[in-house]
Amino acid sequence: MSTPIKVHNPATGELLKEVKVHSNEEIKQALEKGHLAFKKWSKVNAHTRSKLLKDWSRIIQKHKEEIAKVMTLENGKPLKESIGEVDYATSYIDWYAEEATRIYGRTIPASSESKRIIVSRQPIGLVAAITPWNFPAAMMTRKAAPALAAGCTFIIKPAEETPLTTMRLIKLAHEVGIPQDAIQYVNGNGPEVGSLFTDSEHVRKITFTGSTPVGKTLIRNSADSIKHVTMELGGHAPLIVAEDADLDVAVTQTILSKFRNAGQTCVCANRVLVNENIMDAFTEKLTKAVKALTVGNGLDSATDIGPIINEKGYRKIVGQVKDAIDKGAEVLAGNEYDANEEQGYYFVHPTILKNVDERMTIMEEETFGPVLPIVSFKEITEAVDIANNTPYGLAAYFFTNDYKVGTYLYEHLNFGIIGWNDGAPSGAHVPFGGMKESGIGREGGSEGIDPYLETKYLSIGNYDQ
Ligand SMILES: NC(=O)c1ccc[n+]([C@@H]2O[C@H](COP(=O)([O-])OP(=O)(O)OC[C@H]3O[C@@H](n4cnc5c(N)ncnc54)[C@H](O)[C@@H]3O)[C@@H](O)[C@H]2O)c1
Ligand SMILES: O=C[C@H](O)CS(=O)(=O)O
Repeated sequence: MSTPIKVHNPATGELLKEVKVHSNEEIKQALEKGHLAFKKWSKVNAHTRSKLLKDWSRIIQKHKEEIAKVMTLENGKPLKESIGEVDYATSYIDWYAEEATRIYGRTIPASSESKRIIVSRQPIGLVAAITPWNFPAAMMTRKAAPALAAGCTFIIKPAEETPLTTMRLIKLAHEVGIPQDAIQYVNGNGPEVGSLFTDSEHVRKITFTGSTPVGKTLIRNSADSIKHVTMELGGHAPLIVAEDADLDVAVTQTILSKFRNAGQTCVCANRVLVNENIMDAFTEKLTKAVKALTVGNGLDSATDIGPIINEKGYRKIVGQVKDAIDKGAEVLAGNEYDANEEQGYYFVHPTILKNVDERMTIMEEETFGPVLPIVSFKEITEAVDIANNTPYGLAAYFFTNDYKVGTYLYEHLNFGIIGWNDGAPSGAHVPFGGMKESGIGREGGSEGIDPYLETKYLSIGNYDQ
């Protein structure tokens, strides 16, 4: 009997629940069940799948407060953010409930009178998902909804830190009539379950959201059986403040981008690049606003910044800040910590570092915490070079009211998601995803169902015989 997963409250360190770990045999059985269920689920008509997804969204909304509280307890994010995430999660279900009935094919004019050509799309099969702890509801529905809408069956391993939210959502899916074998969860150790997923002959697609190194492992291990892969990986978002920027907008949106989920999101601004002529005005406004943020337990309605998910994440953040200061960075706010290793909670106060340069680790390693390094630049072309100087390509932001500057930046920044005077560009209606080592594929929007479909065509010969 494997050791249960101990789910803790990152704000207090208290043990919330012990969760059963599935054995390898149980996981293999679940994979076979999902594979066998595909034959039936894929033949359920699209309008019925659509209705079931709408019912799933409605029952999640009915239990929104309960789910949000569970999310805050196991993830630590402020309750107001958890409530927002439940809405975000159901928006993906709502979107793909509609897309289920819009999986169109087409006909193609044949090369001769005696032929007819028909193109159609069909679900690829059993989809295996692995998700991170930072958005335990939305990262799951962003995969499950298009998969089910397309007619695929679905199995997921949530993060060991936050399994409770995902488990609850799947139980609600079963409550509305989505078959038990059409959507399943298993709990266990990432590498072990990952190998079972990639080694399984029943799995036709791996969809992963998490760190780039793990994504590379999954891609590599999927090669032997040529599994489809969607990878939503790490990021290191630049945020550029041009000389003509509206500084109030830039400050508000920088805070929105940086400090959501205590800076533990893949699209958080990780580097702020500011034109040297407005550096003082911008940093003065930003510092004042950041110092007004409240750090605390996510269940407290006053809290803006919750805890860091675990000691590993905390040590990484503290190390980056120390490295930057040792190499000459100036602290404008923060560099304060409330941590208790014995109790098991780790808070980092929102931190702003000025005079940062490319020698510092924070300029190349994803921070995943509430720390904002500020770099100055002279010309916008220099800002683009600094921004693009990363193996990542997920999100980037810029603030300008000059359409020539904005157009130049949009066209020259190599990132999949770009916010122009917008620090929160995500949504179910847009194709979310990254370039380079930030991933493969897109989730959300009309593009987001394509990774769950195979295209085939029929050529009818001798039609006029
Ligand atoms: N692009 C996106 O949409 C997105 C969203 C959220 C998080 N992320 C990225 O995820 C990272 C932080 O999340 P994290 O710490 O949970 O990431 P992580 O990669 O450590 O873990 C993510 C998931 O992968 C599992 N896992 C760990 N090692 C594995 C392995 N060898 N094989 C298979 N599965 C394995 C974990 O159990 C967890 O469920 C950051 O890099 C962040 O940028 C990206
Ligand atoms: O952390 C990753 C999430 O995908 C960020 S967002 O909530 O989708 O913007």
